[in-house]
Amino acid sequence: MALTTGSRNTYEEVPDLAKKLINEAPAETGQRPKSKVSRDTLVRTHQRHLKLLSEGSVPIRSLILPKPYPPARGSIHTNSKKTVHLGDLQIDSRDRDALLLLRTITSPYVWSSTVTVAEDETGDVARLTVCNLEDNVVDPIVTEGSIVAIRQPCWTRLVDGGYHICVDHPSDLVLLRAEDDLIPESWRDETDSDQRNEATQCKKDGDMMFLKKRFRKALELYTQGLRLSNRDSDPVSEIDFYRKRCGVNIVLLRLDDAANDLSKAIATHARSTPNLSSSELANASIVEGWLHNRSTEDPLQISSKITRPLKELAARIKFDIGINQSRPDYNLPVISSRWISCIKASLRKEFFDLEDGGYWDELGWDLAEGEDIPVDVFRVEYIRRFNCYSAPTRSSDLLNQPPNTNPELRTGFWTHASYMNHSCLPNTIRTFIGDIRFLRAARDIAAGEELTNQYIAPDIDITERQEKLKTMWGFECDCQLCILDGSVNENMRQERMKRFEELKGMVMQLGEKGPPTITSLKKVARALRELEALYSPSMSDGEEGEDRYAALPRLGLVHPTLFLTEAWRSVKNVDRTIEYALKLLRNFGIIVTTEGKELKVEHKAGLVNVETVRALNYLAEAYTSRGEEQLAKQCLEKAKVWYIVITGAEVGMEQFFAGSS
Ligand SMILES: C[S@@+](CC[C@H](N)C(=O)[O-])C[C@H]1O[C@@H](n2cnc3c(N)ncnc32)[C@H](O)[C@@H]1O
Repeated sequence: MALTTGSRNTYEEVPDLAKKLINEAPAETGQRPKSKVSRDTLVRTHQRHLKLLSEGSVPIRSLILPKPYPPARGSIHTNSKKTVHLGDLQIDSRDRDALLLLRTITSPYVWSSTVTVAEDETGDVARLTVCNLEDNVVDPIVTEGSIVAIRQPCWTRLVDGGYHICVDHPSDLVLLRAEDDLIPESWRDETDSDQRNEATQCKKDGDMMFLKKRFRKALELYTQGLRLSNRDSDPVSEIDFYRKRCGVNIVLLRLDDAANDLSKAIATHARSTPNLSSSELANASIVEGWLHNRSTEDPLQISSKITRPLKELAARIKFDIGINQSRPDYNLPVISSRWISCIKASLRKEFFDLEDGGYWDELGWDLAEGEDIPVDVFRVEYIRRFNCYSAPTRSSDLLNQPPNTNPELRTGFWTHASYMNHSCLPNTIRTFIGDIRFLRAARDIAAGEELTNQYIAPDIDITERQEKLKTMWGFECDCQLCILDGSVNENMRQERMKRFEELKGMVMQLGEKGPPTITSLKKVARALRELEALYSPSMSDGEEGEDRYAALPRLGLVHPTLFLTEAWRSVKNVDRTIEYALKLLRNFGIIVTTEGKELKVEHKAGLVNVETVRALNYLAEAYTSRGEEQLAKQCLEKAKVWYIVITGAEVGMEQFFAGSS
């Protein structure tokens, strides 16, 4: 029942290689690196990598992912109490209070992370790797000559030898501005000489950078210009810089920063305009609050009282914030018109409330009143692993292609749905149309019953099934089926798997030989009966005569039954097709019987899926050719209901069932 090879289910990607490497690492924690690489060698190697990258090769040595640790908290100016140098650092040993100041001496290359070479104040050098920075080559954040403050620094090992300073949490790296008090005296002169002293020059250079799509550099120049305009008390220039910076922040999808800049531009404009200076527009936080609320009303009369460029930016920000809302309005053109990669503050809480496998409880801290939730990359990764869903673009694609193949999968978060627990026998089914997720009842659900979902299709073998759930989500399933499969004695479990594998081999061999012969089908049917016997009441450790699988799926029987149903259908044996389609449904835990012209479907804990819809469709077809129209009609009606359950909508239903009615 697992996905066929070729389609990637990101739910099944377990990033445990890193764990393995950590465990294999020599016990060096707390020591200093034994060897030191010279400045020349480091720079030369870096330049060679830059050249190789520009030629399209990938020369980069791989990182070893570290043991998870949370980001440093608070401001570097108040919380980082100890300035350290490269020579003070140890391997894999982090001091929360330590701060390392480095100046980069090369341009970076940006691959899966940003890599550069940097020196400390004493002239010691190191390879510096910054992960998760959303950096890019055209507009790098850490350019040559940047001065950065690194929190909780330490040496970490590279896969093929050597050490580097690796920053995992972007917030553990702070790009220092030229005037920052933390910058050492010896670096200050050079930094100051690089200063532009005219706001107009900053504007010109910033605009130039903007045109070259070097947005971060433009941001830096506009910030510098803003400082100069503040110093010169020039409100017109100030408004201009806030407006320009707001524009760049929109491009960089930093909507909160954009809203902050625009509210300051509007407030500065209002304060310097006589009839607005005492209005609410002169209060930046009121304007900012209005930009963030999702109402289209305009109580501040922005549309009539401020200049056109500011008005347009306001409309743009309100629109962008509006479509990034937590409660979707299913406005597809709007949703698809833009892709927002940032986690907006209001969504952040919702995101970080999700299950993280106990990571934050173990390593995090209680947030102080008003303290922002830190973006901890390890926690984000745990949340991704425990809450992400792999989804086909449209669930109906599952039915629109040959049986037993799967469409390409993509991955996403649906935060509310993430609160659902798994059951191998779920009472709901999730389906997708694009990024809209539907949840439909797979059977009658009693009031108060917990809604469950199937995270992955259950493996036939209970041991493998539980192992997968344990490794990927950290729990053991205790659904009815897992309890039953798990209670069967070990010899029987192994015997079932052995027979299943033999049968599978037989079926695969047959498949390779072209259309099956009746003799070969009878042989498979015989082998299936033997496997079926292993699920009989006497073999399932039930009370005397009790059929413990009566209303439950018998997963080991599903594949061969499906094969025989389709094979009998292909040789146009109507009676056998009916027999095996009914068996297939039964092996999914759905008991379908007939009483005269009446079709009875008993379904308490069975699995509704693509194959059960197909089985009903085959039944309808077979009953039609036997002239049993009433039964065919009832099969088709049920199949149509389940079609909607497993695809989310009626779209494509008519085509799918065309020819069966
Ligand atoms: C997507 S979350 C589900 C919601 C989660 N229970 C919560 O309260 O936020 C996945 C996590 O829920 C827990 N979980 C899901 N299904 C479970 C089940 N059948 N039995 C026990 N724990 C389960 C596991 O800890 C798993 O990693």
